[in-house]
Formats: sequence, structure tokens, C-alpha cells
Amino acid sequence: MDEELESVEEWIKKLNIKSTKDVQVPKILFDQVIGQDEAGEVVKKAAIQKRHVLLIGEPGTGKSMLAQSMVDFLPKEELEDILVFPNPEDSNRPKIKTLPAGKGKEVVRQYQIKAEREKKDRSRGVLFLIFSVVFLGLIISIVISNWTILFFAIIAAAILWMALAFNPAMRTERAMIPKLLVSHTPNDKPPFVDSTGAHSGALLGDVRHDPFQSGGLETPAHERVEAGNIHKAHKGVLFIDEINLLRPESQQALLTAMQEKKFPISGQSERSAGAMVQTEPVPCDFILVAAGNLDAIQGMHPALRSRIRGYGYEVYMNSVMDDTDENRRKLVQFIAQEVVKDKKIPHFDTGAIVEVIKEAQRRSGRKGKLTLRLRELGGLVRVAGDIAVSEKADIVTADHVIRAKRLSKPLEQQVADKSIEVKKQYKTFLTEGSAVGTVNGLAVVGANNGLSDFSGIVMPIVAEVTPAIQKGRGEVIATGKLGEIAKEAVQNVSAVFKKISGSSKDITNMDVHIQFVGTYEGVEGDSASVSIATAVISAMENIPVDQSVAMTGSLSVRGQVLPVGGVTAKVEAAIDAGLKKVIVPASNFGDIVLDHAHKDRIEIVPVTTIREVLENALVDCPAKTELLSKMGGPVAEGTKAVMPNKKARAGGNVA
Ligand SMILES: Nc1ncnc2c1ncn2[C@@H]1O[C@H](COP(=O)(O)OP(=O)(O)OP(=O)(O)O)[C@@H](O)[C@H]1O
Repeated sequence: MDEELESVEEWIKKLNIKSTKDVQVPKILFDQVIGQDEAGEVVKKAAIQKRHVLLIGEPGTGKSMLAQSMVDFLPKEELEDILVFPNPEDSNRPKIKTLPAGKGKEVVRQYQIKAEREKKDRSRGVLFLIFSVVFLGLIISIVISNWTILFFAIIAAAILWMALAFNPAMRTERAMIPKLLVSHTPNDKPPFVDSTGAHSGALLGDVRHDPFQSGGLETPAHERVEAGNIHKAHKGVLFIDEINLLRPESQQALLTAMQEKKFPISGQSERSAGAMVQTEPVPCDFILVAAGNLDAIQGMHPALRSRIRGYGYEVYMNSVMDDTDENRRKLVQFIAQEVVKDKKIPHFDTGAIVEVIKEAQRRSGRKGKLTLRLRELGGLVRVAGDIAVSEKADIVTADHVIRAKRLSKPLEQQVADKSIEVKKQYKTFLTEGSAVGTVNGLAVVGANNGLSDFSGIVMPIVAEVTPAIQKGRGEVIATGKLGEIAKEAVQNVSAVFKKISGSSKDITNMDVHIQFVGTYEGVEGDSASVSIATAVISAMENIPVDQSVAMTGSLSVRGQVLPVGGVTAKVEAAIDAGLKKVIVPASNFGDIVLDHAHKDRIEIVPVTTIREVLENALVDCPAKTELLSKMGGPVAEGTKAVMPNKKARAGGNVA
């Protein structure tokens, strides 16, 4: 951490609070969104101007919160109820009517009252007719003294009753009642409809199947019409996360709906009786807020994207914010919000707040930053709260948060822990002694699964140099399911070891084999290039590598060590594996924020060149001295300048 940055423990004292109970939670959702000031401004503007928005960013950074908060800024327009009526001329083309909010229910009620009245009148008429037939039969029977007439009259009355009661023509009053598709009360806020993951029927509306279809038992077409989310969002906001997962036809239909501001409802399943029905166009004047991560743009229908670009805004969400007083205060507000929202967990005391802020520093993965992956941080808050509840504590303390961090390890970390146990048991990697061509590399898992708190893992890399199969055409062969970037990294690293060993060895007559041991998940990225170079140089020069050392770092073709991601997780993995020293790129040194369980347990060596890596990783011997002197004498000037003092090296950057 930067010297000028105050420790969180010192900082919290100035805040003058005892717990998150003393923190005011803003009433408006918009003010609860933390760290997304630019996105917030754009979204507000879009709401006022009724523009569509594309929110791109990492998961759990507040996209849906921002979309939801837009309804508070939408211009006060009359909300509308939408009704669907039967069409006497064409029963498969129901009619659509809009009415001011609240009026829809009234109209339906009026139709229902009318239908009930008509039904009563009809029942009375039928009863009168039946009674008359029976009465007439009785009179005639008495007059002619023949009771058979009465018997026939009763039978005739029964047939008449059945014919009238079940005659579809007599049930028309029910069939005339309109259906309320979308309803509001006059004081309702504009609607916010989350249509994430909805299939096309739920998004665009549908007409249900009718098993009877005819013969008097069928349900009238208009009664089977169901509003889609685009219609429910009329005069409000329609939010679709992971928009790229929506089928292209649905995206096309969505685009039409946005252009026309109305969209007819028809049966979505071709084989259903609902497919015969199509309503008149149904109003759907909504603001679309589409969201997703960067990949979402690729999966978006180009015309839909262009519509948003042309009639709206595109925003990239922040995934970290600066570690400043103001932003720390916002995080305290966030914890208070999460506690209030959860309703079951107690408030956090200042010690617990400190731990959460430190975790936000750690998860940012960068020096002087705080993470904005707040859904995941909220998860930590809830787990800590649950631990406190299970222990009947009336406040969450630092101890609860520390235990929650251990409990809420991501799956990837749990798998990594298990695999380290196995690797250690079978000695897939060593933690002491020395070995030629063998390096403890470090990698992260989980980064591709959208997790912010990557999990580290020790990734042993071994190298062997053999005479070339084709003389004069030595090859570099790397195995371990390498991704594209990892393959390129191997090529780039070749330049470094060719240069270092080239003058003493005829590299064209050697095949260099590089193996990533036990990497069944595959290797992505170039953060192993420093480890590859060390393993190969050790193998070429026959100089053993200290096995208590782990390393990570990307390497330029000129031998400079460049920064990598997930450095905290990697250092933690080295500590958990029982290693003594970890070599990291100097530019990443400030990013390392170790938690309580890892504090002061390893020597962290920041480096800027491959020469320094070798200096720290290779076992002292005459061959090493010769190699280093060949590489350019003492440590370079720039390196000395960034090397932190001994104390920092031993403890790492502990928050
Ligand atoms: N910027 C933020 N400010 C405050 N709370 C946040 C923020 N971002 C996320 N959260 C918390 O995380 C929860 C989920 O956030 P939200 O659904 O808005 O994320 P998202 O970006 O839409 O994620 P996804 O793309 O995965 O759906 C919120 O309910 C809130 O508790």
C-alpha cells in the first residue's frame, strides 16, 4: 500500500461511529449505488430524455440497481392500462384498447356486472319457460285425464333446460368481458421489468393453447392472450441482462418493438392453437437497459446495438474505485445498506467494517483501489452476519468477518486447495531442496468464471534440453493444454533464453521441452513466462533452482519482468503450499494485500529483470556466478530504486 494511504484502522477512528447502525442509508435507490458516478449521471440523463442504455461491465457492479433507479427520474407521464377485447368480426384478431391507469379494472368490472345481469335474466327466462311447459302439461293432463302428457311435458322441459344451459350462443355475455393485460393504479411508479433470461413468450407476449378450440367449450381467443415483458414495461424500464443470450429472432423483434413502440401479441409455439391468433398492435413504449459483460457486445444483434448507439448511451461500469476517504465512507454505507436489506443480520462494529474494507482492497487486486464487485462483497457481509446470528451475537465483529472469509472461499479455491494437497502428497512439486529445470510457477483459477477474488495455485513447470531431432533445427516444444497467449508467451520467452545461453550453447542443435505439470484445466495468459525462462535456463546451464521459491511474472522479449494479474492470490497460494520466497514483478508489489491468515509468512521479492529472477531463484554455485556476470554484472540501477526495504520484503504489503 502507498505510504500516504492511511491504514484502515486509523481511518475508522476519525469516522466517529460505533457501528453501521450510526450510518444513514439513503432512501432513493439511485443514492445507494456506490462508485458508479459516471454511469449514474448517464443513466439519469437517459431516463429524463427517455433514451435506451447499454451497460457493460463485470458482474455484480450495480447494473441492475442503476437500471431500477431510472424509474425515479422518468418524466411524469400518464401510466396506461392495456385491455384486450374480443373481435366479433374476426375472433383470431382480438382488439386492443388503452385507458388511463386504474380505469382498466373499472371497465372490466362494468362488463362483469353486465354479464352477471344478463346471466341472471337468462336463467330467469329459462326457468319461466320450463315452468310453463310443465304447467301446461299438468293442465292438459288434468283436462283430458291422461298423465302421460305430464310425463312428456317433464321430459320436454328437461331437454329444453339442457339445450339452453349448454348452448354456446347463450354464453356470449362471458365471452364479451375484456381481459386486463397491463394494469396500474394512478399513483404507481413507472414499471421496472427485469426480463433477464426470459424466453421469447415471456418477453414478447404469447397466446395460450386451447385444447377444445371449437364446439362451445373453447376459451375465447382474447382470454388466452398474455402480455409480454415489453408490454408490462410500457412507459417504464425494460432491463435485460446478458442480452447476447437472447435469440437473434427475439433481438430482432425487440428492435421492432423499440422502433414502433407497439408490438402485436401472437402465439409463440407454431404447433399451438395460439399461433392462429394475433392481436392488434399492443403499446410498448419502454426504455431498454441492456446489460452484460464485454462479450455481450459480440453476441448482440448489430441492428439492436446500432439502435442503442443512435438513440441512447453506452456505458462501461467501473470495477474498482480509488481507495480514498470518501470511497471508504461509501463502503461503510454499503455495509449498512446490505445489513438493512438483509433484515436478519446484525449491524457491523468498527472492527468488522475495517475487515470488510481491507477485503475490498484485497479483491481489487490493485494498489490504492477498492473493488466494486459489490455483490460478492455483499456475500461476505451476509456470511459474517450469519455467523454472528448463529452465535447469538448482537453485533458483527472483526472475528466474524475473518471467519466468513475462510468460509466463503470460492469453489475454485476449494478445488485448488485439494489439488495442492494431492500434489504435495505425491511430490508433484517440492517446497525445499533444489532441482535442475524445475520451477514452482504460480497461476490463478476462477478469473475466467467471473470471480473477482481469484484463487491461486502452484503450477510446477519443468524443462528439459535434448539434442535436436533435426540437426540444426532445434525446436521449442511446450505441453500442458496451452491457450493462444500462453503459446505466444513460450515463443517470446525463447528469445530471452536463446540470448542468455546462445553464446555458450548452439541452440540450433537442441530441442527444448517445456511441461506444465498436472494442468488438466489448461494454461491461459502469459504470467508463467518468467517461470518458463527460469526452468529452461536452469536446464540449459545445468544450474539447480531453489525449490522453496515460487514465482510469477510476464517477460518481455528483452528480459524485462512485466506485471501480471491476481498477484495477491498467487502469493497466498505460495504461502499455503509452504514455500519460503516468492518472486513477483516490482510493478505488482504494491498490489499485494495479504489477509490475517497470510500476513508475514513469506519473503516477497519484487524484480524488474530476468537477471534478478535468476539471482534469487538459482542456487548459488560457480556456474550461476558465471551466468550472471555474462548477463551484465551487478543489479541494474532501476531495480535498486524500486526494491522496497528489507522489512517490506519480509512482510509483504499487509493492509
Ligand atoms: N455499485 C453498487 N452499489 C451498491 N450495491 C451494489 C453495487 N453493485 C452491486 N451491489 C450489490 O450487489 C447486488 C447485485 O447488484 P446488481 O444486480 O445491480 O449487479 P449487476 O451489475 O446487475 O450484476 P449482474 O450483471 O451479475 O446481474 C445489489 O443488490 C447490491 O446489493
